[in-house]
Amino acid sequence: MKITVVGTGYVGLVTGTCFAETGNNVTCVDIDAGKVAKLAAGQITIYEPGLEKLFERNLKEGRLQFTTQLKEGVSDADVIFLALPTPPGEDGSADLSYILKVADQLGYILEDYKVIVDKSTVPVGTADKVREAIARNAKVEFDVVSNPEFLREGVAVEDFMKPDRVVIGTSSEKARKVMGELYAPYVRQGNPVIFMDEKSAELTKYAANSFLATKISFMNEIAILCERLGADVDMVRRGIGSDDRIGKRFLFPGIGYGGSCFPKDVQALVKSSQDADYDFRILNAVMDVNEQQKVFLLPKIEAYFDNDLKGKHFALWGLAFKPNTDDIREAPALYIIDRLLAAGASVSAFDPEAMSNVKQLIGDRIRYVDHQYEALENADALIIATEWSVFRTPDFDKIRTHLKDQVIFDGRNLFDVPRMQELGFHYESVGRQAVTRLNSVVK
Ligand SMILES: NC(=O)c1ccc[n+]([C@@H]2O[C@H](COP(=O)([O-])OP(=O)(O)OC[C@H]3O[C@@H](n4cnc5c(N)ncnc54)[C@H](O)[C@@H]3O)[C@@H](O)[C@H]2O)c1
Ligand SMILES: O=c1ccn([C@@H]2O[C@H](COP(=O)(O)OP(=O)(O)O[C@H]3O[C@H](CO)[C@@H](O)[C@H](O)[C@H]3O)[C@@H](O)[C@H]2O)c(=O)[nH]1
Repeated sequence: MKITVVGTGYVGLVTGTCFAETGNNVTCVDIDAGKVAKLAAGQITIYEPGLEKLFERNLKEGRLQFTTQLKEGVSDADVIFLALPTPPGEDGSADLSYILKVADQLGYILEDYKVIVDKSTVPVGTADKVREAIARNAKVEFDVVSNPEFLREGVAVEDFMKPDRVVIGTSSEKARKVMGELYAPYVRQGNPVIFMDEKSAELTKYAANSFLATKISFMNEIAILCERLGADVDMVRRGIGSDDRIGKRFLFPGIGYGGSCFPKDVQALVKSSQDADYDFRILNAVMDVNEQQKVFLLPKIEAYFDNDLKGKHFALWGLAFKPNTDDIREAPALYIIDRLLAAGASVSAFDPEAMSNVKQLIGDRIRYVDHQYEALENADALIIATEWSVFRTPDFDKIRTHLKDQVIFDGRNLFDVPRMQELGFHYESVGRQAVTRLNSVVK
């Protein structure tokens, strides 16, 4: 099939590359001329494990093209995917201006029947708005379909190639047939294409992200309770997760959910609810808990240093909002940095992929180092904000020799508490009992 993907950011690039991988002819359109030039020259613009190989192969074999010209890009397409940004507007609702602008342009451009697909995360009713915007100027027949994307950054290729499910919202038989054929190669046995109406498909995406965010905030509150009552959240997590009705995944407490999706999508669903005259109480609590959780380690750090962080120096491992990505949107590490700097402390940070993005955002307010152990030099404590696998099995002797004081605040529960006790670290994590250094003065 001939496919056009409009918007070649995270979702657009993964979508385009994966559709090319199953033999489709894909044209990616983006208004960012610099990005298009890089991609056309074979330079990938995002860090996503496994994507580069597919991207290079499909580019070389001529199944992937890039352009800044919408008209040229869509002319012979059967299906046009809109993978455009939907950032939060001032009131928290999803900003649809990128999508509606392109929809308006499509109305002038279309010369024959096309299926136009909302791939972006958009509020209920957007397919109707896109249809209206195109129809204002269109002289040909077209269909608008809602096909939300569920990929996770870091495992995006796997999520796209072997999706748990594909959701397709359409009331058109013709579009349904086209979309069913397109996705046939991706759907594993038992992992279905679920056809529904457009509005249900749009709401499915927000409901999925909001439900997962709810699981995380719930576990973060259980973790708080564990600390207060003397229980261990790792045990509680295993205890409840082995019940199939609850499930093992997305039960890991930590320093809050971040990234480009959960924060904005939970907020947008709350706003949609308000617009529908409904107060979505659970989601308001989910957001409140997450705000508090992003800086969960701060009171522990302050208490350890007698509420005086002035002149203290911290090593920070992890800047990305989660491992295997260079994405720092809504990364908890950024909130921790802000609070430490505001209290007069300084920070040396290491992240395997996200340092240049942080540098672009906050410049030299912190020091960036080339190796995880270099960050520890002269540091009063180590803070862990992202669970990159290189941080999971560190050389504890090196930590001991480089750190000024043997203190670790772990926002991702990477280490075994009894082991840290044996090693003599002052170790604090999330929802487990703190280990106070054996020979330390009780503070
Ligand atoms: N990032 C994710 O993991 C993820 C996963 C699922 C769904 N989503 C949703 O998908 C959508 C896109 O997210 P993203 O992370 O890929 O965004 P992004 O910001 O990475 O990419 C958007 C791209 O659109 C381009 N663009 C903007 N206006 C354009 C125009 N008029 N014509 C052509 N290109 C234009 C931008 O230059 C950019 O390259 C959002 O609605 C998001 O919520 C994101
Ligand atoms: O048990 C868990 C699982 C995740 N997280 C945090 O939750 C956030 C989101 O993680 P994840 O879902 O893995 O990353 P995203 O790439 O943002 O993917 C989410 O958002 C995408 C965009 O909408 C959807 O497509 C995906 O299905 C959905 O998982 C991160 O900050 C994680 O650290 C936890 O704190 N505990």
